[in-house]
Amino acid sequence: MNGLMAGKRGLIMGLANDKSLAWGIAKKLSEAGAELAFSYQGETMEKRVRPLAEQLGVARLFDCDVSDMGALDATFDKLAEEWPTIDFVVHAIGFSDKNELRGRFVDTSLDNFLMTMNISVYSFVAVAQRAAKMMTEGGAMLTLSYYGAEKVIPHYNVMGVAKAALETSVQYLAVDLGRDNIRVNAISAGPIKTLAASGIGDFRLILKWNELNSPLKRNVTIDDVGGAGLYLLSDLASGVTGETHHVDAGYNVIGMKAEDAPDI
Ligand SMILES: NC(=O)c1ccc[n+]([C@@H]2O[C@H](COP(=O)([O-])OP(=O)(O)OC[C@H]3O[C@@H](n4cnc5c(N)ncnc54)[C@H](O)[C@@H]3O)[C@@H](O)[C@H]2O)c1
Ligand SMILES: Cc1c(CN(C)C(=O)CCc2cnc3c(c2)CCC(=O)N3)oc2ccccc12
Repeated sequence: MNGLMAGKRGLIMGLANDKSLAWGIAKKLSEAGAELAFSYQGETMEKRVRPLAEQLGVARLFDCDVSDMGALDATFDKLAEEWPTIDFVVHAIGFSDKNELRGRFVDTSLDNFLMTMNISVYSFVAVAQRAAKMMTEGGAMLTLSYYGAEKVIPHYNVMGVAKAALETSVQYLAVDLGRDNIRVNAISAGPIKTLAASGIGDFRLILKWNELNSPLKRNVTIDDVGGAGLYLLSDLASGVTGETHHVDAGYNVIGMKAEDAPDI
């Protein structure tokens, strides 16, 4: 317990199971002394989340579908009854119709475009509205993005457009909330085998490609993401806001691998 988060408390949204990026972040925050609350999506998730919450001594659990503004209001109202103020919020939520995360982006439907943007992007803005009202001075928000926001990743499709919107939303929220000294950042994580990833065909190939083509020659883990999340949510990052921080073994910096370059 390095005490970096001693005396701090906050909400982590988007925990599904012990493979979740949210779980990697929750473990590191808890080890650093933070007090946590979890929100999850629906009864099915509750069964998986409760044992994890018990493992970290987390007593506050909220069922919150972030596409339901009433549920968001209820969650933050109930949280405020127990904790008048919070120091951080983690948003680890993204969703699209998996049938449109294959094939071509040009074939994206209006319904799925709107649903994907609502759940994967607007929900972070809606959370920011509610969290900012109960955040201590110096509070911090964190969301999760992916390289598909910056460059085309085959079949990431409308999720890539959503993550681009999410990363720009982080910049606009950082400006609005900076006046209250609330910091807003994103982690752009490399591919990790989670529940959300398990619905994706060829995910093994994506993992292998990243392993072979990243400077560290490995995939990242939820613990890599957790460590960077702890930093961004702690006072160590007191001067960092509006930032999308890559935790991807350096994959995003590669233009061409040296071993692929012709002998020039
Ligand atoms: N796994 C990866 O390769 C990877 C890489 C970079 C970024 N991300 C992002 O990390 C975040 C967490 O995803 P993960 O990979 O840990 O998978 P995950 O399936 O463990 O987490 C996704 C969570 O989103 C929640 N969710 C979906 N729709 C919701 C709704 N309407 N209301 C409330 N919650 C809802 C799910 O319940 C789940 O808990 C997502 O934003 C994802 O886009 C994932
Ligand atoms: C990497 C990578 C991911 C992981 N990642 C970064 C993600 O952000 C997960 C995105 C995602 C969003 N919605 C759903 C699913 C995954 C599958 C299950 C489902 O029903 N809906 O997803 C991909 C989809 C296509 C190509 C690469 C990837």
